[in-house]
Amino acid sequence: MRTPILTIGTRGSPLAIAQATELRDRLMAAHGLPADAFSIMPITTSGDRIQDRPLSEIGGKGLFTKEIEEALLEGRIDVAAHSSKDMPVLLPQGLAMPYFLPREDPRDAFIGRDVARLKELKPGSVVGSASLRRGALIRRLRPDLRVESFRGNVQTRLRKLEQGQADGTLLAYAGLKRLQLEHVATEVMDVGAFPPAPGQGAIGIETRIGDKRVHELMAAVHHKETGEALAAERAFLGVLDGSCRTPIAAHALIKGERLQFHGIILTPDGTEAHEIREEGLAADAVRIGRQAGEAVCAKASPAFFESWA
Ligand SMILES: NCc1[nH]cc(CCC(=O)O)c1CC(=O)O
Repeated sequence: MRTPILTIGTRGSPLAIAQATELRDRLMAAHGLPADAFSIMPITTSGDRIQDRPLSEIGGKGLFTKEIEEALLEGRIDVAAHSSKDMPVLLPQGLAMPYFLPREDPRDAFIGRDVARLKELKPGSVVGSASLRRGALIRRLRPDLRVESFRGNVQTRLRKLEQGQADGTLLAYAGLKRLQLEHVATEVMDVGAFPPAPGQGAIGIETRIGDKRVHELMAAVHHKETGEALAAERAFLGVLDGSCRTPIAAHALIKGERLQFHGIILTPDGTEAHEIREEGLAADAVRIGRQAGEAVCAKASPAFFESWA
């Protein structure tokens, strides 16, 4: 067994391992190297350990990355593979997320127990979701449904659904595909009516800034279009200071040289929503995302932002 040339850090969930494995497979293909040139190191994070309280109470998204980022800064791993949508915009000093693998389908999937589509659920039915964005979008479309918190990894949530703890749930279609579970989806939500979380479906690679050796390895697997879409979506999120308490949806679509952006901010109860569409050059992704964020803020009343606090 040779000494690996690169250690990939990741969370330990089946989805996280599938994502790290996809990175390894792409690196093997791009550089003509065998599997044992790379090692995958699963790291348990505080977010994984604390399962019984809502994320917004225990400190938010950063809890799923803290221990991984410490390992990266200390040199125990060389890169970290993440679900981009779980990553805050501001990263610890010395770290950046400059590389992205080709995006998987960014849409949400509905999984109904007795009916196939969200619109077919009977009034009063329960949709299980711990996501503020999904909760707000559901209430906006179907104020007659009940949204109940539903946490745990993909497999746990599917089990809860089977046990009858909800009549339906929503999960990222990308996650289901990566786990070869796409057959459980009974409806794939329209991106216009039900836009995804910024970054959904994209694997981001976090590195130490200035690590030249890693840069040379990663440049070969970086996907430019995904990077542009993500730059716009994360710039939008950055303006809105997205934390776990803010329902924000954003989707950037790259068509050749052009970028089409769609974003929505909502109150958690879905009664107030502000929507923005922008288009421009993909090369201006950051500016387009930022402008969209500012424009959508200008539409909302101060009372709107108070409902987030
Ligand atoms: N917050 C959990 C999480 N983070 C990334 C994904 C799915 C994969 C992706 O969006 O790339 C999921 C599960 C889900 O939302 O269904």
